Amino acid sequence: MKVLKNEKHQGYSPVLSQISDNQIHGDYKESFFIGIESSNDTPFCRANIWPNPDVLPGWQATMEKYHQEALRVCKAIARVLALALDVDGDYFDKPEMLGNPLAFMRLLHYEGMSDPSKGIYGCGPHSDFGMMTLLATDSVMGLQICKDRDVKPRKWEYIPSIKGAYIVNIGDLLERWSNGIFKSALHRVLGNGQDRYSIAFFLQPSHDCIVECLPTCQSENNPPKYPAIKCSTYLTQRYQDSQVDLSIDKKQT
Ligand SMILES: O=C(O)CCC(=O)C(=O)O
Ligand SMILES: [Fe+2]
Repeated sequence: MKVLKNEKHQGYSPVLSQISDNQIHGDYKESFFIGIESSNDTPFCRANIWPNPDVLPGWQATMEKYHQEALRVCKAIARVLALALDVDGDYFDKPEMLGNPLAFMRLLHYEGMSDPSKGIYGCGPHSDFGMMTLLATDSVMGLQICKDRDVKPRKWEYIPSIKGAYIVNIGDLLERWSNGIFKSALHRVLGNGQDRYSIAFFLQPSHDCIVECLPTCQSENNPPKYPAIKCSTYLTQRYQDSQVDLSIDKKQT
């Protein structure tokens, strides 16, 4: 499986290779990451790594179709969010916003038993970095959210999966855009010993998009809470913080 991973974390990532905010151990999950297909090696874009079609015939085409359809769903949701924030429905539809979105998907498999008191998680507490995440899960319970991260001790609630429905997470960049009107939910995954599978589709704006408080979300009494930031600058930092140093693993490959 090691051949299926590159330096940009595309392809396969083994158990314990990713770490969430303020966590000591890596996550008890393995994943397969599919990014934006690109022949030039630009930040966040690179040729994807695909399993040999002789081993998994048709898999690449199925994943590419899923990526395309999930992006379509996210863009439709972005229209609803724009209207809710009192800007034009196509506000986020501009080339500099979602024209060339950094849309990534991660196929996830969790295993083992979590123990939050020891910092052992399927996926440690975190918020998603981007604009929104479409989450498809199987029926094995595991995902929890914390509605108010500032209340201690934190209260965690399970989110049941609904057959045929997506879970939509608000991400940190949308919280910044909306000046905190939409809150990016802190969430985590607990393993209960059963195998659990999910697909996360992360929608981030275009590489050079400047994410700054929308005009309708600020006033004299409610100034912007976050400074404007370029999408790529923000994501670079967040991705670096979330990868365990795999230098030992790298030396072996
Ligand atoms: O698998 C899940 O239910 C959640 C996954 C998740 O939060 C993530 O990958 O960011
Ligand atoms: Fe997440």
